[in-house]
Amino acid sequence: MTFKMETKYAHAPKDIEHYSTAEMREEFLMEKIFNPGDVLLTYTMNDRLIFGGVTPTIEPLEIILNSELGVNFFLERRELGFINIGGAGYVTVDGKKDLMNKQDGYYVSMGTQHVIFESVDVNNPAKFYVASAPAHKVYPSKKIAIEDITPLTPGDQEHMNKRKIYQYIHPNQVEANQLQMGYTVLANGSSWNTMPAHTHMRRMETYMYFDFADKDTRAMHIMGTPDETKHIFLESEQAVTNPSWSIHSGVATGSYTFIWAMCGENITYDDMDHVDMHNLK
Ligand SMILES: O=C(O)C(=O)C[C@H](O)C(=O)CO
Ligand SMILES: [Zn+2]
Repeated sequence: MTFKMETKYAHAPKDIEHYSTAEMREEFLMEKIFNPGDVLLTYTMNDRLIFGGVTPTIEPLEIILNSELGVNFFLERRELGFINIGGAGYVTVDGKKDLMNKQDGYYVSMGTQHVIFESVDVNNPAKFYVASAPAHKVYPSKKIAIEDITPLTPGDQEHMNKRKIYQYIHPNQVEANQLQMGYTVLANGSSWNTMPAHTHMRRMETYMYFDFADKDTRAMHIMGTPDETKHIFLESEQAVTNPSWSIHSGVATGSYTFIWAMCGENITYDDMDHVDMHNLK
């Protein structure tokens, strides 16, 4: 079992103006999220979000970050969200065990002492994509199944951006301090997400792309300020961090799904500054 947490630093828009492709990837891309038996996390200095993958096989897995966070237990001063994108699994939250099928999500309150992740079948392990933000108030833990969510349905086929946005950790489902998390599924034949693009200076955001149409599908994630954009090509099950000043939009060579997680100043999903298409450079 490997337990790894990588630190990524925060940047100003000027910093990335002359970054090479390799530097963009080094600074913003999380290349490996799910590896059987491992916990692979990133701690970004952007709003101190911790995100990554927990892939249990024979052994149950738990996130233990006491010394790294200077606390007695991981969620002493944090809240946690996760969504399973793999085979069926179980999660036990301070003794309460729930079955977690693919697309089942969970909000775990600050103060929870133990969150244990397991797979039902070690040959088809659960893949828990996790995101955790600093918190100050206890809100009740809750399992959130995709069937319980009425998705937003933006886009249309003409603009190749028809998709369903499932808001899991959102005031419609659960109260949280600053974490928001959801699952966006592109319709077959649609390839664009989040265009017109937006920023939200009040929140950072990560995108983790997965469930690509086939093994050759690649997603191109676009970030940067609207007038100074950069791109990163991603394989399935890779994630990219977007500072609050950065747009976050993407297109792929086939259909795909992505999980977005964000935290910062507020939990108002619609609090976005949309970019005039004429100002994109
Ligand atoms: O498909 C989309 O568009 C999204 O899912 C957008 C994200 O949810 C987002 O950027 C929220 O701020
Ligand atoms: Zn956004």
